Amino acid sequence: MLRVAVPNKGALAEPASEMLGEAGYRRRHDRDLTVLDSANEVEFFFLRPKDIPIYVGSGELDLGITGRDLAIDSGAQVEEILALGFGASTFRYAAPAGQDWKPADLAGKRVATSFPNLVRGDLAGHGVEAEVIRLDGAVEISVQLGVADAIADVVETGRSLRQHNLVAFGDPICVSEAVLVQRGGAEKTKPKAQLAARLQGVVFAQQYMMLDYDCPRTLLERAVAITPGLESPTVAPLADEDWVAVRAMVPRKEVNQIMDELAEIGAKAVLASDIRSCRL
Ligand SMILES: Nc1ncnc2c1ncn2[C@@H]1O[C@H](COP(=O)(O)OP(=O)(O)OP(=O)(O)O)[C@@H](O)[C@H]1O
Ligand SMILES: O=P(O)(O)OC[C@H]1O[C@H](OP(=O)(O)OP(=O)(O)O)[C@H](O)[C@@H]1O
Ligand SMILES: [Mg+2]
Repeated sequence: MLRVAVPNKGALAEPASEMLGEAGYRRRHDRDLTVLDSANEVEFFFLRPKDIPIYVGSGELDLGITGRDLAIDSGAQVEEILALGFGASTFRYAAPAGQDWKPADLAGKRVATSFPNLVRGDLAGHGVEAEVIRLDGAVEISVQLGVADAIADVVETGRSLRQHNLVAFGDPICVSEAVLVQRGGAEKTKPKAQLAARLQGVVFAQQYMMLDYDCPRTLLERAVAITPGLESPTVAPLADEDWVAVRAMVPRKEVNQIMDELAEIGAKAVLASDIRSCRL
């Protein structure tokens, strides 16, 4: 039985459970701490994302979903086997607006954060000695309350920084997203590889859309250049011999631009649809 840790709270909990459900695993009932999926021979443990690298790094659990930033900060012996494409954030220094801050300016200052190890490591990399103040959350308020001179925190939209008149500075300390981890150096057994492949299928599916459209035969070459698909698009005859139906996967981020280009060259009935899962 494969033992897998899943976030039970916070920004990663819902998308992680949703992705496992899409990948065909049994969904969590209410706030249960464990779910036994005997059909797939997997037991899920719903834990704090911060604790997950510790369980996986110690070998108690085989796999875990957590944030890359949390995995690094934990110092646990884990390695990423798959990036999951949700929970994206950057981890950045920030300080009161009105001054042009650089990481070197943090020397001798107090830096508040919930990720002390990540910050200590980065400060050391910059050769900067600063006092790291460990807080559990709401770190952005610490400067106005006088316990810190600067912070290092998760930035998603940047709204929390703006609300507290803080500006980010320096390169991101970490560019994070949700990741699937295993114990560092552990063997990637068949059950682990299978769960990773199923999740990979959902990650791909979320990054692509399926486009279907009708195209005059004379324009097929131009249309195929716009939607080359993965291998090559499916082209099927239509009842009207002058036309063909084309089907190709396209990157979700580019779908509207691609639809514009197809319409421009004379494609008709351009339909975009979601893909739930796939194996490429
Ligand atoms: N807007 C966000 N706020 C916080 N964490 C985020 C956000 N977007 C992505 N994340 C990622 O989620 C993980 C943090 O989750 P965690 O559950 O520890 O904190 P949280 O979502 O702030 O919940 P809590 O309310 O317990 O503080 C990190 O990997 C972080 O990079
Ligand atoms: O860039 P933004 O979109 O504003 O998102 C980032 C903020 O959101 C999170 O806070 P959360 O609401 O989880 O509260 P917390 O600080 O108590 O964890 C995170 O810790 C930042 O404060
Ligand atoms: Mg938080």
